[in-house]
Amino acid sequence: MVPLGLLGAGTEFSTIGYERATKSATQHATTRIKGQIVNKSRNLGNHQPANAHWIVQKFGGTSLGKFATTIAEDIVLAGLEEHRVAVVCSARSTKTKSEGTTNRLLRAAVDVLVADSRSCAEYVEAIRLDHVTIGQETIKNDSALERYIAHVDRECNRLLRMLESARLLKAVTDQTKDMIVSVGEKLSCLYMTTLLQTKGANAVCMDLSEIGDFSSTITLDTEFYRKIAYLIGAKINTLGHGVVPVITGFFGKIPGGLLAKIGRGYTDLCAALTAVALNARELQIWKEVDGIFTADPRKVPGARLLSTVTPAEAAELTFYGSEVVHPFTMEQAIRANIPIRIRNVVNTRSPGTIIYPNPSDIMSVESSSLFRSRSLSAAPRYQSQQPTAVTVKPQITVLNVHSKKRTRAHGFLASIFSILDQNGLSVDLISSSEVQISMAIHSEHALLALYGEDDLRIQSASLQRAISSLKAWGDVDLVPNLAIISLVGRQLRSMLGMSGRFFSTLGEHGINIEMISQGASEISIGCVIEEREADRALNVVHDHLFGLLD
Ligand SMILES: Nc1ncnc2c1ncn2[C@@H]1O[C@H](COP(=O)(O)OP(=O)(O)O)[C@@H](O)[C@H]1O
Ligand SMILES: N[C@@H](CC(=O)OP(=O)(O)O)C(=O)O
Repeated sequence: MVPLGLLGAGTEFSTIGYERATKSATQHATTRIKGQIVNKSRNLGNHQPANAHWIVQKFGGTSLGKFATTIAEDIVLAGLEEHRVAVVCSARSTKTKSEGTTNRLLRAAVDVLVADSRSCAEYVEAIRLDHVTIGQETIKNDSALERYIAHVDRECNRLLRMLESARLLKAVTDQTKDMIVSVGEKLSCLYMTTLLQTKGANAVCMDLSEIGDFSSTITLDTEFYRKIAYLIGAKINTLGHGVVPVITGFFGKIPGGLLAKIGRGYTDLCAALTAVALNARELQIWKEVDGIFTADPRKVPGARLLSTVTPAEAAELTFYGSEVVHPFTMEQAIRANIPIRIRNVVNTRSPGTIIYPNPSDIMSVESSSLFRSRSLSAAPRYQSQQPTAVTVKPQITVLNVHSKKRTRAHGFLASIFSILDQNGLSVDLISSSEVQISMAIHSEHALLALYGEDDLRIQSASLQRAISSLKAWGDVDLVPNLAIISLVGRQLRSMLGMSGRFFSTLGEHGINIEMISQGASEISIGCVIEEREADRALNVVHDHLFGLLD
């Protein structure tokens, strides 16, 4: 039996597999699924001119979980009418990301060391069932479905063996965790490839989990990313004309591990590297919102869609809570001058938001000058007198260290940061005085989301270790259940009085400011407030600083 274009499905992604696959997919489209959604009037890529431009379409886990058929028909097949299309998939989520395949895989990777192997097997079975069920519901071709299910079973058995080995070795390294997580994107791509094939596209599944050997690489610098993009391009170039690569958003093996070094949301970065590799006309990141809004549209009913934002604004928004695009994505696209467009899978007619490449965003980071002008007259003046967006990052804990000495001992700050670094804690906002330092830490990694007797979150081992080391430098206390609210906008620097209005709006509405940090970023102002006030704060700031000036 010939595999349906599942390039190397199972374990090897060989050229032979691809050639057979391509032939099979074409046969399939023309003979087996007559009368199905193979729209004869559609150009599914085979008749495109050789110089047709590429577009890269990236789909997140929840979109694939809920709207796979729409994605296949209305987005990928529609895209093929004018362009060559490369599809990049994240792991499927059923309803929310927390119920998604990646989270299940991560829970299995943790449980393998603490629980009996049964609970891991249950996670794997839930993942298997989810992929089999969606296949049974949407793949309307019996033999394609049969082969797809066989592939899913094989991948899940391999996953079980990986988990079993980790249990025996009593160790889950960053690389092991990566191998476990990579299964999510493989399954997702196997499914999308089969679905696209049954709808007439000549789709081929492409696994990037072992795209290169980077054992000699130390830093993830420009050269490293250039190499990955080159390898992705070389792999896609082996495909024939009219073939649609369906690419795993997981790519490896990254030194230090993809999850550890890039973090969740790595699929956006993979899509950007694919766009660079193909010199794509556009990188499309498909979501379940029309694009980037002035505030989270699910929390602020009056939020407005932004037609464009700069890469620096998009990165800042993502870092401070509006998870629109992984922050590393922008740099790759800017370097290759590729626009990123955020679009909506459930409203394909919306033009979305474009993040135009703006080389000055890279240049300002790489500038050799030590001095930046802070004067208003030297700063560019923008017509608009309102920020671009307001965003909230929940699950923040403030860690205060009060120095024991009246004056700071030499090396005080260096020691504090090295202790945090040793314990894998990073700081989102910081404020300091002569004898005290306050640091806002994102609790997702720092604290377990469990509640103790006093309704305080129980500290995780890494935070506990950090606190006991910090005690050598002073008295330490923690303030949990906080959030960071930030204004973002490239114009902020030239808006006289904007910080005053931001803080006074919060104060006038009875929202207490726990900590202020300003000045480090040119394009954002942020402060820490109580988490339970976060949604109200978002709305009052939006009403007062965005609404009135329209
Ligand atoms: N300023 C913003 N503009 C657009 N979406 C935002 C903003 N801030 C937060 N969000 C949230 O980001 C999410 C992005 O869309 P979604 O498709 O859910 O993401 P993903 O692809 O990661 O699953 C939405 O849930 C939306 O509510
Ligand atoms: N599946 C991975 C990678 C990813 O990029 O996800 P998403 O595109 O759904 O944000 C994760 O959940 O982190």
